[in-house]
Amino acid sequence: MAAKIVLVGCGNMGYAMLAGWLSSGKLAANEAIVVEPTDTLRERAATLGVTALPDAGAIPADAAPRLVVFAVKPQVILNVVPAYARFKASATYVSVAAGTPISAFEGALGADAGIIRCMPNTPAAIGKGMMVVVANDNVGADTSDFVRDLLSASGEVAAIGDEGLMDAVTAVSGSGPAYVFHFIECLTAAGEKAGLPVETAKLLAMQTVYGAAALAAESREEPGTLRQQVTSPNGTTAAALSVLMGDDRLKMLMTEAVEAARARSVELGK
Ligand SMILES: NC(=O)C1=CN([C@@H]2O[C@H](COP(=O)(O)OP(=O)(O)OC[C@H]3O[C@@H](n4cnc5c(N)ncnc54)[C@H](O)[C@@H]3O)[C@@H](O)[C@H]2O)C=CC1
Ligand SMILES: O=C(O)[C@@H]1CCC=N1
Repeated sequence: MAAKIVLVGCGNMGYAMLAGWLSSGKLAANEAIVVEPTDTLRERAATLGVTALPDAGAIPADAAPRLVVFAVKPQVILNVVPAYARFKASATYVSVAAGTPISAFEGALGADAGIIRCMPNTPAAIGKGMMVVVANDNVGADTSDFVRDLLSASGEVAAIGDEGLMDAVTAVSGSGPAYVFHFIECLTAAGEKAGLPVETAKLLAMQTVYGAAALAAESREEPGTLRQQVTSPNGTTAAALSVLMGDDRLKMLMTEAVEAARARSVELGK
């Protein structure tokens, strides 16, 4: 059985990417093999029509995948990788693990293995992700183009030359959706406190974040200009922004949060 892709780990991130690839049509279900030891998650993957197996040993000998994509936790990834070394003749290896450097994969698979480190985020599930990639020198132009095209089904793709920046990337776009979801939770709670029914507060918070993000992405104006367009002199927005922006409060908080994530990514790579 020939497979284009073996996806190792189909939890939150693996499933989000797989769902995006399949729904875009860039990958057909019969071109993917998923390896996932957790029964419920393996069954969830199988509902997408892919072959879902419990371990690497169950992959047919003639699979010859073009890519092996690791979406398992950084804490276990280097124990998982060796079982896939047998695909080195056909495959380039892609890891989405936070922290784990390319050199660690070269150590496990050999210095001649093609390795791509990718930092995705969960909006990939609906084609709105941010995927940042960095590759070692063994990855040729054809494979880079193939991976870029596949990842483009999941959203924006950016390549960086300096792997050292991946910890910062992880802290901004990899973890970033969680910051925005928490912002929605906080805006909802604040709306409820201001007297709105919770469902109304949630709708208002969600649609506001959605609309503002879309406007920022589609407009030619800078986010700061768009902010000023909402802010009438001495109006309601100015009153709120004096709370958020006074003493650079939100900026300091975001800087602290991103630095905590970046430092943790560095730690996970050790
Ligand atoms: N969740 C997110 O938003 C993002 C996660 N990542 C990275 O993605 C990776 C996975 O994270 P999540 O999906 O959040 O974790 P998760 O825990 O939801 O998924 C990991 C999956 O790997 C499976 N697994 C464990 N051992 C395995 C093995 N030997 N073979 C195959 N599968 C195995 C687990 O059963 C689990 O379903 C991590 O390395 C993380 O750093 C990167 C960007 C964003
Ligand atoms: O929290 C984590 O460690 C992973 C990496 C980026 C998003 N989730």
